Amino acid sequence: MTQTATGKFAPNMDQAAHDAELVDKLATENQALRARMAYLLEQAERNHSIMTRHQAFDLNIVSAGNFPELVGTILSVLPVISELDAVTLTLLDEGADIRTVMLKLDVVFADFPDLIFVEALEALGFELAERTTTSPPPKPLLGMFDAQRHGAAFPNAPAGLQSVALVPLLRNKRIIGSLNLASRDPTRFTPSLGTDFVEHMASIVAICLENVISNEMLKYIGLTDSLTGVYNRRYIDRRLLEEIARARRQAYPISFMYIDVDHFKRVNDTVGHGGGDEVLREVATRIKNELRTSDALARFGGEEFVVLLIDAPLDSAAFVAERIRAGIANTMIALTPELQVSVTVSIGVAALHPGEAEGDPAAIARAWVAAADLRLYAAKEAGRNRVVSTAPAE
Ligand SMILES: Nc1nc2c(ncn2[C@@H]2O[C@H](COP(=O)(O)OP(=O)(O)OP(=O)(O)O)[C@@H](O)[C@H]2O)c(=O)[nH]1
Repeated sequence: MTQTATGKFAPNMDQAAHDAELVDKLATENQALRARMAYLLEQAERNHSIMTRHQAFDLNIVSAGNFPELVGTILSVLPVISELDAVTLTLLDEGADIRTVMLKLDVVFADFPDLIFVEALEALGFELAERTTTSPPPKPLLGMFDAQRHGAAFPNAPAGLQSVALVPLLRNKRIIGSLNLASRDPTRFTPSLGTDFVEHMASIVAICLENVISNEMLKYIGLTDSLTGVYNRRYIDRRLLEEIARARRQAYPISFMYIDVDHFKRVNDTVGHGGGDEVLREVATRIKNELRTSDALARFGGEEFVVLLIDAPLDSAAFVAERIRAGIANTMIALTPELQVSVTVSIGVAALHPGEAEGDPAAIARAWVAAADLRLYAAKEAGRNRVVSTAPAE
């Protein structure tokens, strides 16, 4: 403001312009701050929503009861909640133990095309050169997607992947696999990006995987015979009841075989207990060769095996039994190139046809198994190395 001739103060035009400019500037700044605030709010809301979804995911995988449930959740839920275009899981499985056990527990790997197994640590692609026991664990690998380098981690990669993160799955500094994330957004995973979030996610996935795999291994050990790898009596006892109920519902026949190695005491006496064990393993393999995947083979202890045949009437089961008998009797078992033993088996077969499975399943199972046992006894009595599929009085 400046003083006029009348002594009054009038606004100085320069000052007015300056003030107007300041107001404009402040208004623009204000607008920018509001926009920034709205953006930050939106980001905070988005992060909160991602965090909530991830917490739900964590709870989901922590409560997964078995291997298929866990892997299924990781592979189907993670891409959605993390807005990723591909998620795969690679597991280190030296000696194929995990695969063997899971197959035994009826896991269908075809259901999980994005579950990959590798036999060696190097196949995971992390920087492992010159590692010692005190080396820090490898860091996640983030960067541009390269079909040649990352093809193994993304066997079914959708078109247009641009960036990837291969995150090691670690348990007590041991690498058990890798969680592989990919996006069509080239800025999603860049080498300069912080990795805390993906590492945290991978650590939860790793704990869950280790727990579930250990549980499945225990389940497997509890249901299988350690000498031959076939099922044990506990498994068959449970399965018999399930199959009796299913056969009744679906009205199909099921059959049961009792298989006993003849004069096995003599085999042990001739080739020693270790040789006898080897014979039992080979007998189990030959029986298995004659069965369908839906059938179940178990060792009942000693030199006794049983087979549960699904959807098999008596005559078909007797036919399979005859093939098993011949497969064992006709080819000697080579324990070493110099030592071969001739082994035979006796088999009793009994069937349960639709209409015969009424009543208490446990009582039916007992009577059915006893019928097969009686026929086995008849086969032994009749001279061994034979199949009996009818009761002596029938
Ligand atoms: N090597 C080995 N032998 C076993 C095992 N379990 C039981 N046996 C032996 O299997 C033999 C079974 O003998 P027996 O029940 O008398 O029957 P068998 O000599 O097969 O005679 P039949 O059944 O009448 O033909 C015994 O010598 C047991 O010691 C095992 O896990 N490994």
